[in-house]
Amino acid sequence: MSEVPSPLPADALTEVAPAKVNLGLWVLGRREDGLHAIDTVMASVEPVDELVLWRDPEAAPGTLTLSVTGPEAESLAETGLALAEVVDLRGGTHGGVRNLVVRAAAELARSTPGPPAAVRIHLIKRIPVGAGLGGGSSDAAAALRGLNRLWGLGLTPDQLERVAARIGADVAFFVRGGVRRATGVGERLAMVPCALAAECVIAVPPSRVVTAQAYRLWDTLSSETPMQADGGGHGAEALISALARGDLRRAIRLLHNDLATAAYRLSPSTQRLLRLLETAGGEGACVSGSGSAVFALAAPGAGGGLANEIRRRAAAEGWTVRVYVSRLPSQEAALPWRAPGTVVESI
Ligand SMILES: C[C@@](CO)(OP(=O)(O)O)[C@H](O)COP(=O)(O)OP(=O)(O)OC[C@H]1O[C@@H](n2ccc(N)nc2=O)[C@H](O)[C@@H]1O
Ligand SMILES: Nc1ncnc2c1ncn2[C@@H]1O[C@H](COP(=O)(O)OP(=O)(O)O)[C@@H](O)[C@H]1O
Repeated sequence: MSEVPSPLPADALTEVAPAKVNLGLWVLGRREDGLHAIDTVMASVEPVDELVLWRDPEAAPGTLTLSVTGPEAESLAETGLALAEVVDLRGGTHGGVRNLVVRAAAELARSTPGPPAAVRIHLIKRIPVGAGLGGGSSDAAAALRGLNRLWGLGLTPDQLERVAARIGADVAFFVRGGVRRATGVGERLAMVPCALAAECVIAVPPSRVVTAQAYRLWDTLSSETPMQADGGGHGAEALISALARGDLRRAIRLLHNDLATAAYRLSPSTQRLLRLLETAGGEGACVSGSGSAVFALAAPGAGGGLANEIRRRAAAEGWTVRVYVSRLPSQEAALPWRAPGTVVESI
């Protein structure tokens, strides 16, 4: 099975796939098709996965050979995914549990006139799986960007976003990343100007959350308690305005997640970690997406100290927690993601 060859073939290219946090997430209701209408503001952050892609002249056209390594590869395998597989993109990719990279390649191959050149993709998995950090969706978007280049398709980012929306609700966001508001089921995107100078500290417990279960539990919980009158719009607007003004104090107060209660029920360690983050000094600490990760925003330069405090307190409780510190993307930051040089560590 393919690992990254050394030296890399001349046509090999790399795509960086950052994680995301949901700075605000409002669930507006369940649609007829079972998916949920949402209003969310997402931001690209570290940690990042990496995809290395190159042509495979020895394999038949239409073949994809995928391999996965990295600190979170085992966690991916625990969800039932193969860490090495050979796939014919023109058939048979829909059965079984599939890596979203394969789903993305198959979806893009449908827009090529004949079978596309055989390709190898090596995924270095660093984003915790099932943490609400969007790693799988980001890998899918990175595969779309990389294959668009490798196969010379010349699709624009807008066109790639349309392909992305067929793969998963969050995938379109990751085509460009940055700071964006997503509505619909997550596929309708608008750029959010962000003048906030802030660091994002993410803490991830050992447990994972399955997104579909979190939405299902939200259905149950929201039928038991009356829905908030605002339904998102005002909260999202206020958050976006704080981001545009670079008002960190206000942005921290406006962090919000309607899936938090569901995440706590499905992953009690998420609630425990949120408390630990708060007592370590993380103001406005919030769950990302459907969990299990929690995060807080800190003033520039303060993230490292907060991360160390979380590590210290977690270690004192004999608890394994992964902690990441990242700068929030500024207005100009768009993909390709430039890692702003941060601490990426776990204990
Ligand atoms: C909750 C969020 C917040 O950003 O992120 P994660 O926690 O997954 O990272 C997203 O809405 C997740 O988007 P994504 O992870 O792409 O979801 P998908 O793979 O398309 O869908 C997985 C399942 O979640 C449910 N789902 C997803 C999106 C949505 N708007 N409504 C839903 O009800 C459906 O049951 C669907 O079958
Ligand atoms: N490349 C991938 N990386 C992570 N998860 C993937 C990938 N491909 C498919 N998946 C599946 O997606 C689910 C979790 O997705 P992930 O993006 O890590 O979490 P979340 O939806 O919480 O952000 C897992 O069930 C996993 O099997």
